[in-house]
Amino acid sequence: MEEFQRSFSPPPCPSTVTVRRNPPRKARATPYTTAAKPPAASLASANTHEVPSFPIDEILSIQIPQSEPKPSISESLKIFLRIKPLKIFTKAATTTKSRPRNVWPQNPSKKNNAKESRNHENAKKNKKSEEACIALNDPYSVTLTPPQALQELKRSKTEVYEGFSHVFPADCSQNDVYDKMVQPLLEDFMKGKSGMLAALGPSGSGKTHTVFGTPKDPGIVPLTLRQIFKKSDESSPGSLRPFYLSIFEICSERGKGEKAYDLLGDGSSELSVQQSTIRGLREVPIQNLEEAESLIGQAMLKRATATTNSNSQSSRSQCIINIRAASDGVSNEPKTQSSEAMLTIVDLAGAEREKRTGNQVIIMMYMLAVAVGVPEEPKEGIAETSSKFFGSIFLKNPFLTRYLRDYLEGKKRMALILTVKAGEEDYLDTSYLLKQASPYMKIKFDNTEELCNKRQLKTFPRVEKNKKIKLSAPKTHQIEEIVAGERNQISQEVNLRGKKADLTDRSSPRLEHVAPDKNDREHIIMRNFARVLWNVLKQYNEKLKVAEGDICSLKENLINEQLKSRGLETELIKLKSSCLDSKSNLAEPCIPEVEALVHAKEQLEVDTSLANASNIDDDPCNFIESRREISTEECNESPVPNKSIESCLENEEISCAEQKCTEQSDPTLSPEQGEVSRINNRLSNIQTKSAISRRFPDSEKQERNRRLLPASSRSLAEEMVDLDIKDNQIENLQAEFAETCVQEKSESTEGRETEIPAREIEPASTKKQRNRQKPRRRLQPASSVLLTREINTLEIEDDVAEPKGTRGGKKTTVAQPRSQGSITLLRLLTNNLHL
Ligand SMILES: Nc1ncnc2c1ncn2[C@@H]1O[C@H](COP(=O)(O)OP(=O)(O)OP(=O)(O)O)[C@@H](O)[C@H]1O
Repeated sequence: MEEFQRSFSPPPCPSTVTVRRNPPRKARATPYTTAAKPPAASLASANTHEVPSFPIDEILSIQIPQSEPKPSISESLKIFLRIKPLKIFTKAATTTKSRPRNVWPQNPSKKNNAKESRNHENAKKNKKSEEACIALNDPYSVTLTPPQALQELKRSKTEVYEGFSHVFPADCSQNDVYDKMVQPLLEDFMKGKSGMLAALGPSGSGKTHTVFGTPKDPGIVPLTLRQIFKKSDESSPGSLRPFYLSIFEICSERGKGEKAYDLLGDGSSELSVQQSTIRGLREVPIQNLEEAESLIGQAMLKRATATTNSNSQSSRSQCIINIRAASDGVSNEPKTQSSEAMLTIVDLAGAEREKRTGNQVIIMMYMLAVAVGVPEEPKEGIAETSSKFFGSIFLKNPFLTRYLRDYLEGKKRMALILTVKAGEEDYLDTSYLLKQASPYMKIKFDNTEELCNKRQLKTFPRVEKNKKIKLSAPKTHQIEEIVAGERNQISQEVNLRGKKADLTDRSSPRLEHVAPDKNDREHIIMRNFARVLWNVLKQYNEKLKVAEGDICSLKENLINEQLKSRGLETELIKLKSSCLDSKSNLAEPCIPEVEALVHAKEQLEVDTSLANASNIDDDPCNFIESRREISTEECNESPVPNKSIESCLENEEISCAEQKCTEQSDPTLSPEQGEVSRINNRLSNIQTKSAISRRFPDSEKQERNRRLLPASSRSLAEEMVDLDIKDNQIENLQAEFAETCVQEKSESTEGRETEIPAREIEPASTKKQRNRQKPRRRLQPASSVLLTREINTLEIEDDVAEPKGTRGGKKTTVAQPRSQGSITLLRLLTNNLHL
């Protein structure tokens, strides 16, 4: 090894060296340098002893100055929450309450009433104050519940805030706060790392109590001082490491801007800030705890306070306490950054209203934004940097901002403690404070009022950006990780909210449910209306079916009637043809007779319908009576005088009608006899016809037939034509049976004649009554109806011609000879028809 070193040892330096001062050129190699650069192999072999050794030890021994490791965000910023207890019992309060002011004797009843009312009011107050708006979920989250009145007004809804470094409940002690919040900072401070503590919150929420406390319940500052001197004694007993204390306040005077005053100075000495250094600030060295506590006491006495609605001793300024740990000066260690450290504790001024509390929070947010949002080594000044974020906020608080520059830039550790009151009446202040701080916490809103978010976004335009940064996650160490994690969380939250929104959209018939009731009501109404409409339509449908059935039956009736009419028409045609072929003496009246038959057919239809309507009785006599009225009308309409009609009357006609009446009224009559009587009727008709033809000349006969013959008489002509067609055999039989019939009837004529007057005596009303009492009637055959009509016509003519006195008497003035039976029948029939 030694040989190796010797061989690589450098050659001895020459005695003289030429140095050129001109700009460098490409100089030729000097003989030395040329000679001094031997080939590696020869060099290694020849001059191994001249090569110097590699200075590895020197290299390893060199200490490279390393940059100070920068604290992670989770270490540099922590946010705590402390809830002030609802009830605070103080001796003073109890003594003042117990002491009566009025010593005058009082009316016992009034006294009792006053006592009751006082108790009632106290109970009310206690009840009101007992209701808390904020509740602890776990050491890292709280739930904020609005008062009932606001819930009813739907102004606010329950909110959950989580992501705090720690939440101190109302029953926590000052030591708890110190242990969790101050202790880590103090340890760093004792190691030479600076840090800051700040308390902020609405007026009377316990900022000053948390920071300073009371002699019996000391706060952060006294506890920190105790710990500092305790640790100093433990680590190096008897060592005199100097600590300095400086306290000053920044007052925001209206119209005058910020002014700083030294609270440990001799008087009202105003301070000025240059960068982060305050000129004129007195630093008082503290040797022990007592000195420090007395100085703090002095400063507190000088601090500007005022009585507010929330606090009788409300702090009206930002109070800043600096504890500086200087190097001891005894040790020979070089003065490094670790030896010099500053611990700053800030008690911000209380704000009476939420807006002013908001200003506090704005400052805090500014701090946080700068701490996490700006580059670690900002090239711009604090003013420019801060103006990017909050512009006017910096202008409003330039003193504080400049002083807290290092903390704001994230170079030093910082912890914030939010103090809130738990009462319902403090809900708005508490809600506002937490909302302002929410961008720096992982906050889940159960049901957040949209209005609040809008206001928040409007006030702080950078909130959205800062929201993406998770500051209090315990396991995150790098900003990138935090940002990435926050992005993920935000995306998840967005997804969840989207799902929630979908759900609410689906259930919106709740919206869909301001409506829901209205929609249901409308639906029910429409459904009932549809049911009613359906029932009405069904009823109409049934009625329509019934009407259709009626129409069908009517159509059938119509078809039947048409068939009948066609049959009658064919019969008429036959009659016409037969009339043309008949004898000449009978041919004359055929044409008018055919006309009469057509008319009779029409009349028959009318009669049929009338008979159906009035339910005519079976009794043919009654039928004749009923028909008589109609015939009377027809006769009255006739222009022919009654006398001429009377002359037309023939006993045979009437007797024929009477015979028919007798025939039908006699139930004992055999069918053969009935047939014979029908034939007789026809025969008598023929006789009547021939009598008429005899009575009038031919010229007149036609005229009369045209003018005077009623429809029924025309049908009689039809009957006559029928009879012409009959053969002789039937005529003989008819004659025989007619004779016997007439004989039999003539025997009973006497009795009938005696009965007729009795019937005539009856008054018309009685007759009508009797007629009405007759229950049933039956439609007569067409021939009988025609016959009856004819008889009626004739009879009426007879009535007009004859005097009334002879109505019941026998008709002796007969132009032609007729049989006895015919005469009797005619008389009977005439009498009956006159009823
Ligand atoms: N956690 C607590 N426990 C007991 N008492 C408390 C607590 N917090 C506050 N108090 C009491 O409430 C009163 C008001 O507290 P403090 O002065 O600290 O409020 P503040 O926030 O500083 O108000 P300001 O901003 O107006 O100065 C004091 O009497 C204090 O003793």
